[in-house]
Amino acid sequence: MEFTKMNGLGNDFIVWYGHQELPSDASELAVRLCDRHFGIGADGLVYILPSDKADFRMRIINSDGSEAEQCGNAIRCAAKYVYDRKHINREQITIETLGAGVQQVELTVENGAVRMVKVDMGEPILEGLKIPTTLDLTNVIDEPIEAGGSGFRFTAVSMGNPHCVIYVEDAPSFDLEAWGPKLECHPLFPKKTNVEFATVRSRKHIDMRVWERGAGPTLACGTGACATLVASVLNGYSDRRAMVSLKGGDLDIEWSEDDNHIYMTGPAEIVFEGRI
Ligand SMILES: N[C@H](CCC[C@H](N)C(=O)O)C(=O)O
Repeated sequence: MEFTKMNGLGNDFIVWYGHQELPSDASELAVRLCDRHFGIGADGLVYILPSDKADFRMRIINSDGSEAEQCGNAIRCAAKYVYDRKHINREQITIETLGAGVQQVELTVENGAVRMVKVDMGEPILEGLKIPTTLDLTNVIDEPIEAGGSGFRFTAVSMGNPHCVIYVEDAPSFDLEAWGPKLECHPLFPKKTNVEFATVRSRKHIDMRVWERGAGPTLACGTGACATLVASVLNGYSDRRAMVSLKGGDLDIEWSEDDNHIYMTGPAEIVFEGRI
């Protein structure tokens, strides 16, 4: 099988093109191939498939074998892949996702290769994050949560996939490994959750580190950056457009007042082609 190794700000993927459908062994394959010692090494597998609703369809499998509804860094990689490999020659394309509908993607091309990708990530989902406890996650803003004997306050935002945003003193030095797993699997989140630890530097700049559902600590999370911007606006900490700085680099995130959509702009990179 031939694959392409790509990343979005260091959130890295093994990208497959040519399948008609998601293979039945995708989950097992993800666990084996994402292993950074016994496999290729990646945060997940990305399958670019045909679609009857959009130009392409994308499915994303985390390194633990679980499938996610959406992935911001992966959709930028998929868009770059299909343009650079000449499967499409337009700079405006559409990609169907499992849990966030069909997304509009705008490519910035230089010398025949995609340099930047702007994705309409759709509307944030703030309602109906129902959970089987007393706390209805509808419009969950600045709510208390207990984990491992410590208390945090969090804001829940869905981008198709679940996010729990927590504000801390200094995100880059926060002990992600200590708290990420406890919150990822907290009983409050029936489908588990991605966990973002954020520090607001100004109304136009937020530092964020992420513990991803099904993948652990990654260098960047596109949907997480979108969720962090939304939470920061809801809590009155930031403007509706800000730079979200992750360990792997920066994303430009805007929550449009005109259409309530979230726009994410960032790079995507092809590292190598491989065969396994
Ligand atoms: N681990 C995530 C999927 C990947 C999201 C992230 N890599 C992004 O760029 O949005 C989840 O299970 O919801």
